[in-house]
Amino acid sequence: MMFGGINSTGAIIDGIKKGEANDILLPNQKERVQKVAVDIGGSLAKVVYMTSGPRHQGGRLHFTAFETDNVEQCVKFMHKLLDGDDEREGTERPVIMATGGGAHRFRDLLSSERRVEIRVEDEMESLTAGLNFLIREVADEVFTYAEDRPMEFVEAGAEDEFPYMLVNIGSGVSILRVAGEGQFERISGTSLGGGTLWGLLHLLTGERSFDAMLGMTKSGDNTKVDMMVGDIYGNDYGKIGLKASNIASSMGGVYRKTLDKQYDDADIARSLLYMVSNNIGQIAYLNAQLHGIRRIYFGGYFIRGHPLTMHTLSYAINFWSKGQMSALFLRHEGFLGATGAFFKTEPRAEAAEENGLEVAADVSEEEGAVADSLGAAMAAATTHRVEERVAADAAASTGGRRRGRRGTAAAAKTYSFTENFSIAGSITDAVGSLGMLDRAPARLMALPQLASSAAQPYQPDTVDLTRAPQLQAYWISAMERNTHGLLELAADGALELGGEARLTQFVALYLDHLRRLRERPLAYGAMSVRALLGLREQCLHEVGLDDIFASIKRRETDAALAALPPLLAHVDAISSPRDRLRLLLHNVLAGNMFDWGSTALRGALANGSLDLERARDQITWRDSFANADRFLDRVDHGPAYARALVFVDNSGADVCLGVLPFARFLVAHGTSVVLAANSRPALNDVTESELLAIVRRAALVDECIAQAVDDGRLVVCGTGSSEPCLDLRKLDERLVRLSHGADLVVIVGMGRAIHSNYHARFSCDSLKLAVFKNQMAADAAGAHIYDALCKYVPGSGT
Ligand SMILES: Nc1ncnc2c1ncn2[C@@H]1O[C@H](COP(=O)(O)OP(=O)(O)O)[C@@H](O)[C@H]1O
Ligand SMILES: CC(C)(COP(=O)(O)O)[C@@H](O)C(=O)NCCC(=O)O
Ligand SMILES: [Mn+2]
Repeated sequence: MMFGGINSTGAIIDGIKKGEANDILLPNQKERVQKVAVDIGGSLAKVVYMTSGPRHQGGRLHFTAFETDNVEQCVKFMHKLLDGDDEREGTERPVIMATGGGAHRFRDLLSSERRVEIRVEDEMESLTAGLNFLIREVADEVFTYAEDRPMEFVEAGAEDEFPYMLVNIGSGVSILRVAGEGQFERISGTSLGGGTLWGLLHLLTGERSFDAMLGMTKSGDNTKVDMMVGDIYGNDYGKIGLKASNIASSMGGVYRKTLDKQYDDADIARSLLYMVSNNIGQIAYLNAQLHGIRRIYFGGYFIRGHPLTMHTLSYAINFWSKGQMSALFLRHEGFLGATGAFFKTEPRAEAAEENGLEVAADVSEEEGAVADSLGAAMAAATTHRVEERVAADAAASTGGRRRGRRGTAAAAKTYSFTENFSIAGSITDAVGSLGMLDRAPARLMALPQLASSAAQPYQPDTVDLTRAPQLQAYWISAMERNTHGLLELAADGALELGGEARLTQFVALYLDHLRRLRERPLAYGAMSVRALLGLREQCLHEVGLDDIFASIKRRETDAALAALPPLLAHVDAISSPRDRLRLLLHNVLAGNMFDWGSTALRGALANGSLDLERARDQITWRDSFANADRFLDRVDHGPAYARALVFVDNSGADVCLGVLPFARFLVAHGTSVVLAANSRPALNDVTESELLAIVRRAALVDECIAQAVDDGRLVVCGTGSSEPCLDLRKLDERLVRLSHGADLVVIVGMGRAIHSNYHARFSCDSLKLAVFKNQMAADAAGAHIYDALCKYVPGSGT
């Protein structure tokens, strides 16, 4: 389908925006478009823009938001996006499609760049157009929420699509009845909306960040400030269907003298979230009743994929309709208006389409990269928070259902994201994104090369701590120690925290989990090193610490890339391919010593006393030597591998000086290589987006890498994971697609090849490369600390 000059056929949600997530891919959109859409509301300005893919292989829609208070920044950002193309001959003026109240209020500001044309679109029209577009064109956009099935996708049935109701929860709430394309009526609304929650919570708690408020709701107990039915009746009031646990009066419990006026911010936050959401849910239900409507969509930035909010709205609809209706949610719920404005069909574009003309130009991917470098003054900080577990459950509950309307090969991966743009690195005045279902792939799949049988099923974890009380105690203590090490790094100013409060919150949260696990080891299910490490990442994400190693990673990567050309020259000067490969393997292992997650090594890394050479000397080969030789024999004498799938580990020396030169060797010997990196940050592991940039930079200094990238023989893909370990049953489906035909699987790092996958077997050849950097992990494998793991196993063929 064409909308506003854009081909939306086959639109899918994708996790890779320059390696990052949650954009919508438009694979059939061949031309670039030079327009940006913005919906400036009372609280937030939401921006939608498109970049074109590499070699114009389709478009990519991006979604980002700014506080309306910072509208100047937002406008600057949009103008920058539209920079650069106006000099091209014959191109039209770039356009900002603007909607929302701010399109009028900030008209002069928007028009401050004369070369940019401003088109103001009606807000409600944009909202419904955006919703219609997302429902119809984007696969796996709409879902229902229940605690046990947090993301059940809903197929858009053509017949019963209309009429539906949209409850848009922004600063205030608008309720629209939508009868068809462009046919809608605002049937109701309420002034008790998102702005109410934001404002009241600010008054009551002093907090100003909405994300922090949502964060608080998680630990709060509303019964401390609400008056419950049980407080009044002492029990259920079953006769009229009220349970003791129902809220009788929001905030009504505050007056009780027993509380002694000791109120906790978190309790207040939770109570008010319930109050606002329940109220909206009830008004929504009543309107649906009144207008005989069964489909209720909830939109607006207020929702943010926040489980508690969705639970409350769902519960309210379910409760009042006695199970007859359910609330429908959207993965781009905050961007309905901006999306509608973006796809607004302009007469000019339509005419061009009809004439078979190309619609004029665009925002290129490079220009999209202004997001990373908005002049010298602007620093970009992307905050993504992930609730992996919710997403994993969501993936499990969707069970591979797929929407194939209009023949679209549909796949969904991520939830909405927001990028923070802030002056001089401060993030306090920018919008964060707490979307709890954030950026998690909806479809996670097993690696096809995993050899798993009923007798020997695949189990990612090497040691099941559940059955080993002593090991349990050791690893819990190790994690505590390790976390205190992080605090020392933080005290040295080495970590990216954006405020101390978050670090304190994180430490309290994680240590509290560890305490609970010490008391009740099975509280969260089976315990493993992988789970403990993963839990730490979740806690970091939960308080908004998305990438505390960002600056360390950048610094180490810059240093490593500077050392790459001489290293490659040195490798190339070795005449025997076998000796060359041996050195390359040794470098992969040495690179793996650059592990900021290791208590043993962190000190040396922090004081800069470790370099690749020294790391190489520190490693002991022992029986890995013989194993490496077997791999060298295979490469020497066997046919070239067709395709290698390499699970990479750390940024800096590990990936730049270890893995990349090794991958270069493989591609030079006729193997195509897929580098699989974490989709989102964990410790100092390189992420997909970082790795893409690294490969691009390496291609600038090395012809072999440049050629391989150009020919598609060296590609980067996200694993779907954001943990230091790896569960090979849960890989991003794009990676699984790319792994078809792989006859060599390489796994790098202690997290991925020792704590997990140490016993994993594959139908094709596999190579595990890591260093034992922890005494207990070494002991468990009968190894010594700093022993190399170089485990080559020919494929089992099963
Ligand atoms: N990071 C955030 N910053 C501010 N408000 C947020 C944030 N995330 C969610 N919200 C909620 O979203 C509301 C704004 O929703 P939105 O749909 O953008 O409305 P509007 O168009 O009126 O600005 C806020 O009032 C607040 O309740
Ligand atoms: C988190 C890690 C698995 C990362 O190692 P990598 O995968 O990068 O080789 C490792 O640093 C680790 O196990 N750390 C925890 C134990 C310790 O404190 O050393
Ligand atoms: Mn790592």
